[in-house]
Amino acid sequence: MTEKGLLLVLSGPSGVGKGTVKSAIVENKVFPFEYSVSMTTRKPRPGEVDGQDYYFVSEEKFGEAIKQGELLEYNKYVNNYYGTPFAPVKKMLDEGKDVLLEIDVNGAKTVREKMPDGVFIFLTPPDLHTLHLRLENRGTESEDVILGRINQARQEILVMQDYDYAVVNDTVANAVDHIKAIVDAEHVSVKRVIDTYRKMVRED
Ligand SMILES: Nc1ncnc2c1ncn2[C@@H]1O[C@H](COP(=O)(O)OP(=O)(O)OP(=O)(O)O)[C@@H](O)[C@H]1O
Ligand SMILES: Nc1nc2c(ncn2[C@@H]2O[C@H](COP(=O)(O)O)[C@@H](O)[C@H]2O)c(=O)[nH]1
Repeated sequence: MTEKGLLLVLSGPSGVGKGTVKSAIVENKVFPFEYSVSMTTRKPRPGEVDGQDYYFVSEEKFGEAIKQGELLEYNKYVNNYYGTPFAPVKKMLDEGKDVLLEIDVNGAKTVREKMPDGVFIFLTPPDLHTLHLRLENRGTESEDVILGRINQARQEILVMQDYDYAVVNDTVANAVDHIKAIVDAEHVSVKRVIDTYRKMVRED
């Protein structure tokens, strides 16, 4: 029997650096994982690729996916819908692959309810001023949208207590090191390996 993969949920305010940290893990081959590509009604930013960064869909198509029960979770974030297609996540976990979801805190709350065995990591900025600067420097949102995201961040930081781990993204290298340590530890956590040992004892 293949041991199931770990479901890694990386969440935190917009602009904290979730995408940057994820890319650093991939580029430096820090540990292997499959990325769950979300569906969104947001328009692609320059350079974003459909099917790789997101599945970019109309509101109608998104509504259809909700109706058909295809999404593990979804949320309206500021002005757009975002959701996690469930079938690919389940398939990859069943194949023993670790799967990373990069989603907002409301989505993470739903995943926590549905898949409590996941590993929930909250990526936090050193402070809100730094978060604001990061969003401004990224240059992908208008000042209005940035202010909406900062307001949302104030609420989001308050739900950190629902997570297993908090990682400060002061430098990307530090955040990556901490996430690697968490993943390594979770791979040998008793709650994860206990079934293998129970089976060993039964078959002895
Ligand atoms: N540790 C860091 N130090 C300085 N800048 C950073 C750091 N991490 C990320 N950034 C920068 O902050 C900006 C936001 O990062 P990123 O797009 O990865 O955030 P995000 O959490 O994925 O955002 P969203 O949730 O909106 O997709 C980017 O311009 C990125 O280069
Ligand atoms: N609940 C979900 N949130 C998601 C998903 N995919 C991304 N996100 C989060 O939305 C905001 C905005 O993202 P952006 O790409 O427009 O900057 C950010 O916090 C993402 O983490 C999802 O499938 N479900």
